[in-house]
Amino acid sequence: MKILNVNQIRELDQYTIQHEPIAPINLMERASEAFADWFVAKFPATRPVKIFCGLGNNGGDGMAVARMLLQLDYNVEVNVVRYAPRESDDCAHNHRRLKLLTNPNYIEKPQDMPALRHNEIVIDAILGSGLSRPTEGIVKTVIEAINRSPAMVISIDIASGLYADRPNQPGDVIVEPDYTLTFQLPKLAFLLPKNSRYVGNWQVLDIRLSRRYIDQTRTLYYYTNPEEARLLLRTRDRFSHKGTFGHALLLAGSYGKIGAALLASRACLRSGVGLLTVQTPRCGYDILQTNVPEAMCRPDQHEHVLTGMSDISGPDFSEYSAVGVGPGIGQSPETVSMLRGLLQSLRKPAVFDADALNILAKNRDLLGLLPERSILTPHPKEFERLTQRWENDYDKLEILQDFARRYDVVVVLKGAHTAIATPEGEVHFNSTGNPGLSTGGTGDVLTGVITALLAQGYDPVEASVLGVYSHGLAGDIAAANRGQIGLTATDVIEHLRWNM
Ligand SMILES: NC(=O)C1=CN([C@@H]2O[C@H](COP(=O)(O)OP(=O)(O)OC[C@H]3O[C@@H](n4cnc5c(N)ncnc54)[C@H](OP(=O)(O)O)[C@@H]3O)[C@@H](O)[C@H]2O)[C@H](O)CC1
Ligand SMILES: [K+]
Repeated sequence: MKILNVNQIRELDQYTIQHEPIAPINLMERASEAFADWFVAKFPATRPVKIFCGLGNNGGDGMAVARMLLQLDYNVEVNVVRYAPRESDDCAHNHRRLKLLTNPNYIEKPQDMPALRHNEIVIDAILGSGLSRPTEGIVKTVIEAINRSPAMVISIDIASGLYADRPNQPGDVIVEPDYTLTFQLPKLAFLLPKNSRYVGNWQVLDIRLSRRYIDQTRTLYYYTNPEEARLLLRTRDRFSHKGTFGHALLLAGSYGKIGAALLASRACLRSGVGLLTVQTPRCGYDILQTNVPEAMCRPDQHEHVLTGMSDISGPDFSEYSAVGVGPGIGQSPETVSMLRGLLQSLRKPAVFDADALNILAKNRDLLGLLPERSILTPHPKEFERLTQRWENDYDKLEILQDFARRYDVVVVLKGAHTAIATPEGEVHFNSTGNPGLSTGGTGDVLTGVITALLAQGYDPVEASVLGVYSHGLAGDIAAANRGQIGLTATDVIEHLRWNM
């Protein structure tokens, strides 16, 4: 799903109005109906509703929603925040229609603000995507009162005061909703970690804006929805054999961290790889052979850390269909040399995770040796070590895109909406996963999953997008079974599903 910026959303609106064609007021009616339908399906008419409307089209949506709910016998009180002398035309139109049904309360000074109680539902339609400056004066006072209140808050399109595609400043006053119901496409702001309290649970409402405009419009930002993930997944030919699905090599583990090698190996095998070889330090050999019988194991010559050398001869690093390196490997000098040797001999994209990334951060000359279109899977701290500190999430995004372009790699920046940056500078945000995944070992699992997909011949961007999606989905299914709190990395492996 594409993510468009505010200017593009405005153009999309206009394009739809001209080409469908539809009158602007009817488009507002359609958007408001979509919101009201969602609302009515979720909340009974017994819950009192207080709607706060501004004077732009977001306010117009709020007034139309108020009319629709009143006609369904909801107990609705409308509050119009009069922060300016004029309303937009469509807002004024809905304002007139509303006044035939009810007398709104007008808020011009702080004393006009009604009390809010905990069983009430606040609908925030003060400001939408037209926000052009920080909230102040009466708008700010109303937002502060809403945020202090115990009522449930639902924002129409976007929380009032939140910019859709650029950073807010630290002191900005912004609605903190429980839900955001947005129109047609997600907004970039929803996907950035620091905004989570200004977004709440968010959902997209389809209001049938022009498909043609969306298809034609260029963007660097995407949100992976279930249909798109499903389309990436390849079906298997009846005549395929294990050779068809590649032979992966995982370089993982060190003394005390053999578990990381086990998790990555099991995840790799559960993600469709044809054959798997794992190289671990000698101390991991028995553990791996006993616990993951499906994998072949190459014991490293070293007892405790990886050196890359083994008494068991096998294919060269470069002969595997994909290599994944990093889970639990530590940063001993021998392992640093191994990584250098690996980078000098690799000719295909590989997956780099965990301490492999920390080694790259400390030995920056190695970054230039990364095979093109390799995949790096840092969490934010690892990414910061590879790059620099950032001022805000937008700054971080730019650093991410620059890094992926500069080194010609795919970067999987892990987090609530994991962001996958491509060498072309595109960013794909993931839609699956939950806080239960913030537990030791889930990163090792992700490395196993992506390495398996790469070994099967998926292109690195596809392997990353599909791998991250499936990993998050497994976390969601596991959390549905046993709750987020008890989730372990092993649960994630056990719940990987490839019949999406
Ligand atoms: N395609 C869609 O998604 C549809 C969206 N709809 C709804 O329309 C809004 C966007 O409407 P718009 O009128 O462009 O914007 P706002 O409602 O946010 O209001 C803009 C006015 O508010 C002024 N403004 C901006 N910032 C502030 C501020 N901090 N304090 C006070 N006033 C502010 C702004 O003034 P300018 O000086 O910048 O011009 C405008 O006067 C969208 O969010 C949806 O809810 C349609 O209903 C259907 C299609
Ligand atoms: K709003």
